[in-house]
Amino acid sequence: MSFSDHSKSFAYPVLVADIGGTNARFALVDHANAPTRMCGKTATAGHSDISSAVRQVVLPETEIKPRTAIIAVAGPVTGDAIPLTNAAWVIEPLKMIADLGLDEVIVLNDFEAQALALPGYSGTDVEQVGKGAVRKDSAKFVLGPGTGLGAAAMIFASDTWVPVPGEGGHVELGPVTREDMDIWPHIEQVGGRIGAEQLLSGTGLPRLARAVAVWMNAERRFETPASITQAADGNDPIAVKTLEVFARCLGRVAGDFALTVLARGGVYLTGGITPRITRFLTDDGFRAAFEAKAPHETLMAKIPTFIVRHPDPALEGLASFARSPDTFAVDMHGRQWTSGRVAATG
Ligand SMILES: Nc1ncnc2c1ncn2[C@@H]1O[C@H](COP(=O)(O)OP(=O)(O)OP(=O)(O)O)[C@@H](O)[C@H]1O
Repeated sequence: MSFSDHSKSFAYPVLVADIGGTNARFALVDHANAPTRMCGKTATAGHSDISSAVRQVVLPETEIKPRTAIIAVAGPVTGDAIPLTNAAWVIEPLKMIADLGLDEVIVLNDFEAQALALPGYSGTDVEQVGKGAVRKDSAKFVLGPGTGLGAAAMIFASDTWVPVPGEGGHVELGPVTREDMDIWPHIEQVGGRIGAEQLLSGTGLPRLARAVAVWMNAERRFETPASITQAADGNDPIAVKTLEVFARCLGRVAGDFALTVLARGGVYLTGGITPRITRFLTDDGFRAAFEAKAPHETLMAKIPTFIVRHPDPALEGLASFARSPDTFAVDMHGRQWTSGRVAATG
C-alpha cells in the first residue's frame, strides 16, 4: 500500500472538487499559504462531464491554470473510470489530465475528504451539542446523514492524521427503549435487516415516518425528507415523533463509533439532513442516547459532539490536504494519476 509522501508539495494551483449526486462544487488553492478560493457549485446534470464543468465554472475564475486536481466522489474509487453513485458522470482522471493540461489527479472518497477537514475546524465552523471537550491529537469521527449515511474516522498516529473511510453507515440499528420496541416491528426491512442507513438518511426518514404512523394508528404518509422536516416545523405529531426517534438513533450510532475508535477528539455531524433537524439534535434526546453506553457513561460524557456549520466540509478537507499534504497520511493506492504515465499506482 502506498501512502502520500508529500515531503514534496503538490504542483499549484490545486483545483479541489466535491462531486455529489446532484451538485459539483469547486475551489482553488493557489499555493500552500493561500486561503481557499471558492468557485461555486453547478448541477452535474448541466454538463456532459467534469472537464466541461471545470471549463465553465473554474477556468474563468483564474489566470493561472490548475496543475493538480484533488476530487472527492461519493462511492468507491475503482479503476481508471469511476462512475458516480447518483449522477451520470464517469470520472476519468487520464481524460481530465489530457483535457485540462493537469500534471496530476487524485480521487478520494467524499467522507475521507470530510475527515480531512476535522482537525482544522475552529470558531463558527462547528456548534457543540452537549458537554465534553476536544482532547488534542485524539481520534475524531464524522457521520453524515444525507442521501445515504456517510462515515469516516480520523485517527492520530505517529504525529500524523490518518483518514479512515469505510461503510460504517451500514452498521446494525436495533431497538433499545420501550418505544423503539413498539415501533421497530413496523419498519420495512431491507436485505433482511434494519441497517443504520436504512433509517438515518434521506431515503430512511420517510421509511421511519411510515413505521411511526402505523404505530400511532395514523393514515398519514410522507414521501420526502423535506415534507417531514416541514411538518415537524408545524408540530405535526407524527413528524415530530419521527425526528425524535431519528435523533436518538443518530446519537446511539454516533456513540457506537465514538466507542469504537475512542474518539476523544469529538464526533462531528454533517450531511444534508443535519442542518434541517438541529432542534431535535440539541433538545437532549441525541446527546442522552450518545452518552447511554453503560458501563462507559463517564467516558462518553467527556467526548464532545458537534454539528458542522461549515458550508463545504468536503472541499475544506481537500483544501487542507492540498495546503499541507505532509500533515496527513492518505492512502494513494490506485487513486493517483499523473501526466507521465497511464495509471500511477493502480
Ligand atoms: N428540507 C429538508 N429536510 C430534510 N431533508 C432534506 C431537506 N432538503 C434536502 N433534504 C435531503 O438531504 C439529502 C441530501 O443530502 P446531501 O446534500 O448530504 O446529499 P449529497 O448526495 O451529498 O447531495 P449533493 O449531490 O447535492 O452533494 C436528500 O436525501 C434530501 O432529500
